[in-house]
Amino acid sequence: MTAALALDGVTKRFGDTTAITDVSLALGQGEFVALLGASGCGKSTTLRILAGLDRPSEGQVLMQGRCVTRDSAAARNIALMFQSYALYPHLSVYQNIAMPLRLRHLSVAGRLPGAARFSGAVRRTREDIDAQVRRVAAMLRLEPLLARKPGQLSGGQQQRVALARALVRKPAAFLLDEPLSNLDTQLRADTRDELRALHRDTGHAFLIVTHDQSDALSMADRVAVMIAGRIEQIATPQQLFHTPATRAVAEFIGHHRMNILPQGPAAALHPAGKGLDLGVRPEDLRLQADGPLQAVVRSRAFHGEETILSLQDDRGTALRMVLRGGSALPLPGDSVRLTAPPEALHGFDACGLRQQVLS
Ligand SMILES: Nc1ncnc2c1ncn2[C@@H]1O[C@H](COP(=O)(O)OP(=O)(O)OP(=O)(O)O)[C@@H](O)[C@H]1O
Repeated sequence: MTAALALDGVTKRFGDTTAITDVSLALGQGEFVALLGASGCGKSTTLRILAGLDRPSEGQVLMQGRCVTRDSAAARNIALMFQSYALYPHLSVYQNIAMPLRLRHLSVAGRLPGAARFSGAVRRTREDIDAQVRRVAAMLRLEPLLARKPGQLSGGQQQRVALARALVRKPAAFLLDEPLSNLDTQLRADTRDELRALHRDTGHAFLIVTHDQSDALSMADRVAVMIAGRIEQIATPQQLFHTPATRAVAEFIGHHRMNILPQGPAAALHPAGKGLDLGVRPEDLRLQADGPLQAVVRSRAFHGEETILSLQDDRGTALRMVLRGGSALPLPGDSVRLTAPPEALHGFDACGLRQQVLS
């Protein structure tokens, strides 16, 4: 199927700085993709090139298979929602949502008060705009707020207005830059659900940019992990977590950073560790009296439903493990033995590429 929007081998340089290198990324029709990476890795640059706000130094931008690399942002009909909502403070919610349609479909004269009295065409256009504003407002539960100014809204409500304003144009694709970053925990969870529902209801292709892996993994059909200007892996959230393609992705994805035992010493855990670095998630390590790995507890931190142990194995490698349940937890200074099921081990070669660990 032809992608709604795609980058093909895109590199972007700003003087001596290469912001992104050879990025290829396809957003399928109706697909929800997250671009995930740490601050400064090149996410916003990628988004700006997709939207047409910046030109690539090399490579192409494609919409429905057609090259739009040189087309302006306006010609692409892509909705872009930035981190700061940038609503017009002096206009009502209704006027904010209507603005993109008024700018596109009404002439300067047609936008003047009273113009509809003199022209049937202007009246019909305004009625059409009104219907579209009300449709989107209903979808985002903004109807009771249409007369308010942005200053009279909560952060979450302002964000819904910004979403409505982006959606009303019926865009070919919908790009959101850190859409949840200004929201508190509860509102963030609600807005994630709302964005998923919105995606389902509109059927648009969505791309969100985020540094928050929970946002990416919980919402997107596929996640593109970007590290230092390159896309390391594009996969479903489950694949990224269970079969990371590189050591860098393995260490990036997951609530607790994956432990990596260097090859050689890793053989204590599994014979494959003779030739591979072995990764094991802190939640997959187990205490076992005759476990193959010996370690000393350095510190212990209680986090409610889980306790995190910081340990050091007998070769000096720092390890972390997550224990759930409160029974007989080891204390700092205790010597413990650890194990991990073979299926929970991730093998990486010297280049950091995933290799199979056979049990
Ligand atoms: N206009 C510019 N001129 C020079 N360097 C730039 C410019 N825009 C971005 N960069 C550099 O390119 C790299 C990627 O920046 P970008 O803003 O795309 O990262 P990001 O992942 O979106 O970061 P953040 O999450 O902090 O917004 C950074 O090193 C940045 O300093």
